[in-house]
Amino acid sequence: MPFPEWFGSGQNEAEFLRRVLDHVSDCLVAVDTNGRVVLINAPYCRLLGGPPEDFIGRHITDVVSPQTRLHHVARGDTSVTVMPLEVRGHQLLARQVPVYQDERIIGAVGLALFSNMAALKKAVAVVGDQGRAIQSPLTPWTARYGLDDILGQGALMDSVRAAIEQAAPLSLPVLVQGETGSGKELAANAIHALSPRARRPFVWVNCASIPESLIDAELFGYEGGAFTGARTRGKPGKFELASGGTLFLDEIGDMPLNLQASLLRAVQNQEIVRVGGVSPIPIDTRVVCATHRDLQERVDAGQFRADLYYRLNVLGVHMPALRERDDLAWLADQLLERIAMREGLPRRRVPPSVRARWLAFDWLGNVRQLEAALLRFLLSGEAGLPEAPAAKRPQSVAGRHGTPPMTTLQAHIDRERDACIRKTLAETAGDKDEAARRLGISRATLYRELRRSPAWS
Ligand SMILES: Nc1ncnc2c1ncn2[C@@H]1O[C@H](COP(=O)(O)OP(=O)(O)OP(=O)(O)O)[C@@H](O)[C@H]1O
Repeated sequence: MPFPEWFGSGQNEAEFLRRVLDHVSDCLVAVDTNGRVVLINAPYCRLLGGPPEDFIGRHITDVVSPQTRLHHVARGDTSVTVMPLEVRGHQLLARQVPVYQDERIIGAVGLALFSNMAALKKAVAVVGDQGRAIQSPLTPWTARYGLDDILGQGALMDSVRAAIEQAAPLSLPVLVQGETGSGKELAANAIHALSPRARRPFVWVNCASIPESLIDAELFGYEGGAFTGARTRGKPGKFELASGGTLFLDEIGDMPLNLQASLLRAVQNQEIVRVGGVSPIPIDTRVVCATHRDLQERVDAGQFRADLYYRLNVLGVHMPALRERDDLAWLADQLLERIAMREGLPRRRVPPSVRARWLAFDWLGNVRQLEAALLRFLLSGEAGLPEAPAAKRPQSVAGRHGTPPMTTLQAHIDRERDACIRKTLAETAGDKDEAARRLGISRATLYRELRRSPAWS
């Protein structure tokens, strides 16, 4: 198979072919007429748990399974073309094809069509019944949410959806930012679900929840015996598992500084080296990251590499905090319906007093906190907000000095101010702009007051 002349002069054709075979997601192995392995691709090596050097030159029955007929096919002894094969506990459907040169068989190639028989049965059912191409994902790592799961009304949420739709078809990294509970994970899922990679794996990893010493192995995998306690066959990392699909790196702002360099290399070069491994493995992994931290601030503080930040922040999606949104009442109704259905609870009419409290609340935990309050409301009929802790008993300085204590006066002023804000917010049905106007203070001051007072937390 000659390469076309226009194909980059100076390209190493053998290297190009090796990379092509490594990028084929199916397992592929080729033997000579003696049944000795002459070529094996990266996915098969991963399945077998070793580098190619461990398998090249060995007899195929030692490497794959004694059941294989590939060496017979390579001698022209059998016409078996497709057979089930168990390899290292995986049920494969193997296709075995002789390789001819000048009408003489010079070897054979084995191709694992499916590394999961359940996936095959599902695929056959779809193709057989409906006579169409397979649409269902052939991976256990799938996105759980789509764009429709992101509820929101108005211009702000429309712009969030537009940003997601714009980013989805590309293969560039995306950085999703927003406060905790604002829907960053939903956005990451939706980006994958809308992308051409939708039927390939969507693999997620929470960078903040893995001990620092294990992050490398988790992301890049490890070779057998790479460290004490490592599996003897090694393990692919999340970058490899997500190849062809999307890797969602949640809490990327918590990634330790010393690991950021290898992350940058993986994203930039699209290849990884397993811990304890010697050769790079090509990947085709799109990265979507999320963080509730201000990454620019972390860059300025020297806690996050600027080069990684610029690499990841090519496309950005900002999930607004609930207090920035103006669709809270609508959102609460939608979520109430969903939660009632999911939990099998009876619907409840929302009394105006409860709705006013919801509208006035500061929702530091955003939609997650709102969902929790709505669930409590469905169960009890109460607003489901945390009770204001009892005002701290002022220290009895008066008792000692016989003068009116300042703390008591301050506590009194605070209580009066809270009552006034509460009343005004109730009157304006939670409209903070209007409340700030009536109180004669700026919106920012109102928010500061709401944050300061335990009555609103
Ligand atoms: N716009 C939305 N519509 C419907 N549900 C939402 C929306 N935003 C968030 N939620 C719900 O709120 C909860 C928290 O969302 P999610 O996990 O995506 O937030 P997050 O920003 O990733 O939070 P964290 O930073 O804490 O990981 C989930 O139950 C999610 O379904």
